Amino acid sequence: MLKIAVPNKGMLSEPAWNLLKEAGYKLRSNPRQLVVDDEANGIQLFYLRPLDIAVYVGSGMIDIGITGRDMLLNSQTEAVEQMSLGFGESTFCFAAPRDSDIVQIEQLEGKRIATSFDKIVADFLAEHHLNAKVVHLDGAVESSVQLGVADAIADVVSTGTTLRNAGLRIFGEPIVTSEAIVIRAPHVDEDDRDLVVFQRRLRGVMTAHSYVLMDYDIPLEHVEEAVAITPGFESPTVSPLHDSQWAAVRAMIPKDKMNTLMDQLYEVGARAIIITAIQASRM
Ligand SMILES: Nc1ncnc2c1ncn2[C@@H]1O[C@H](COP(=O)(O)OP(=O)(O)OP(=O)(O)O)[C@@H](O)[C@H]1O
Ligand SMILES: O=P(O)(O)OC[C@H]1O[C@H](OP(=O)(O)OP(=O)(O)O)[C@H](O)[C@@H]1O
Ligand SMILES: [Mg+2]
Repeated sequence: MLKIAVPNKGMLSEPAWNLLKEAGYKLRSNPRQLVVDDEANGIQLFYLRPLDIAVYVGSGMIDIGITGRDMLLNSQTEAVEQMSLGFGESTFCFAAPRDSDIVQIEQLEGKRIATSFDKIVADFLAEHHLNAKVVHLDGAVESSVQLGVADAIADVVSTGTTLRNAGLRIFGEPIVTSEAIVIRAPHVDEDDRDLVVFQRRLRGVMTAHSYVLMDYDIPLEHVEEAVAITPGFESPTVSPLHDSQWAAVRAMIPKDKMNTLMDQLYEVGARAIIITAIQASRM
């Protein structure tokens, strides 16, 4: 049975659970359950702390995990990034008080930096030949400067609201650009059949969310122009209509482009353009 780790709490947990559920996997039935045996799908689902997932996967005790790229990079393990999941997007940045004189990374020399991600910060400092003291905190890192234990912080930023509320501002470039990812253990080959099936299922859900099915009728003489606008994945379906001067076309298109594409198709003569949501897919 393939062992898969999923966050039991935190920002990535709910989107990860929803993704697995839509991909047909069995979730836990109560919040105190730690492991789910999903025999029908040949997997065991382990609910673990987000920070620990890369540790289990890196050690090889768990085959696959869902975590954040920042957490993988911080974990000092052998786990390998396999696939991006397109949610949990964040950056990992340095920040200092708005009125502080720290405005560039060179000024971190000799300073105290509070963070929950010690390894990422230590690696960054070493790479930039800076000596600074890393102060480890488990969370709410934004409060550390005000409370006098650090001069600057390095933390996860999404909307920036938490930073602003703490009177901090970002300086320097983001150290890491993160999102939710699938990681695999070192012993799991990237072509491993179980991993490939798992990924295909997740991709199927992601595609069903980001693509829609488009149908339209088009005069025969404009089929080529229209098909160039909606090339689909492999190739669009073109079917004859009862009126032999017209054809019907069906193609998958990116959801965020559907209105632009409908306008373009209308311009080249398409009519009865309709969009249908995709319930599930395997690409
Ligand atoms: N506000 C956010 N928006 C998007 N992603 C975030 C946000 N906060 C954290 N993340 C990402 O979620 C992942 C897990 O972090 P999270 O803060 O949820 O875990 P945690 O700190 O262990 O849990 P908790 O904060 O509940 O103790 C990380 O990869 C991080 O980049
Ligand atoms: O830029 P924002 O949208 O404000 O989000 C960023 C905040 O979200 C996370 O905090 P979390 O709620 O996980 O608390 P924690 O610091 O205790 O981990 C992160 O550590 C930041 O503090
Ligand atoms: Mg957190």
